[in-house]
Amino acid sequence: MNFLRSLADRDRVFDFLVPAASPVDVRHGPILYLEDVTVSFDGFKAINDLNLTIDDGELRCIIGPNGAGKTTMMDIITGKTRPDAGKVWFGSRHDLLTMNEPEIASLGIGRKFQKPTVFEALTLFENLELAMAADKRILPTLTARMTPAIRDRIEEVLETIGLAELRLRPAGILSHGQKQWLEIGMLLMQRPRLLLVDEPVAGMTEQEMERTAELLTGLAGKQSVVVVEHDMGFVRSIARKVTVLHQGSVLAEGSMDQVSNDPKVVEVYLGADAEEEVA
Ligand SMILES: Nc1ncnc2c1ncn2[C@@H]1O[C@H](COP(=O)(O)OP(=O)(O)OP(=O)(O)O)[C@@H](O)[C@H]1O
Repeated sequence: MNFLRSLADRDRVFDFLVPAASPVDVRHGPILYLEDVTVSFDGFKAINDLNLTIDDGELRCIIGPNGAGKTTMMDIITGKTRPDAGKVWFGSRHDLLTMNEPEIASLGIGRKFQKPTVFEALTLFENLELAMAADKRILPTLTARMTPAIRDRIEEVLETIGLAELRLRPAGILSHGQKQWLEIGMLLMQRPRLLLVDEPVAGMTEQEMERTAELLTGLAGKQSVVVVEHDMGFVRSIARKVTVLHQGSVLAEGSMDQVSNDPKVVEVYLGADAEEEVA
């Protein structure tokens, strides 16, 4: 009886009605929504009334000086840090502040940290296979053996990250940039809806940076991508919309030209001598 009554309750979201692979609801709004988010560490507001909206399929660059709150913002989205106040929603269905880190990851939010963490002794193929096995949404429905669907997905991701020819080589032989791409590939195995990418081009050669720009811009549209990056040349090469964080809040938002010509941004972040760099 209770079950029937609860079925009639139209506000309730039933787990069995949520598609496992793509549960986020973006029909009426953004994929990520942060409202008035604040978090303090020992009285210091690392995030201060932060408002941020990311649309489905958008590629957003987040820039800001050291200590602006970029990493803390990512930590809040992924559930690593709990804010003191505010709202954080993934689509219109999931209140991320009620969920823990694994639950948030299983919704399709993938995070790429700055330092690559691939399994060096395993081949690229095996790395991607392991990443698939780590997907808690898929695991219960999988048998232990490799299925053609998994093999196809691995091949598809190898093509996307441009490393198909090295599929049977151990990841340890890859350059730094190639390891970063492999790790992005490992996230892609889980078909994320939102990718959070922290300083993807730190330590890369010019050529690797160009390839990374192609990779990230190619991923946008299929998934939403949020890139935190200090390298302004790289940001300019991929940017559509840029958000400038400063002291835990949004200082400016717009195209790269708009934000880099904003006097507030020039003053607090880019500095007089950096105008040339971003021009
Ligand atoms: N766990 C913590 N305890 C205390 N203070 C913290 C903690 N995490 C972050 N902070 C402080 O919060 C502020 C924001 O830090 P955060 O790492 O988010 O900035 P950021 O924009 O990512 O900087 P960077 O560009 O240097 O990585 C900094 O002043 C930092 O010292």
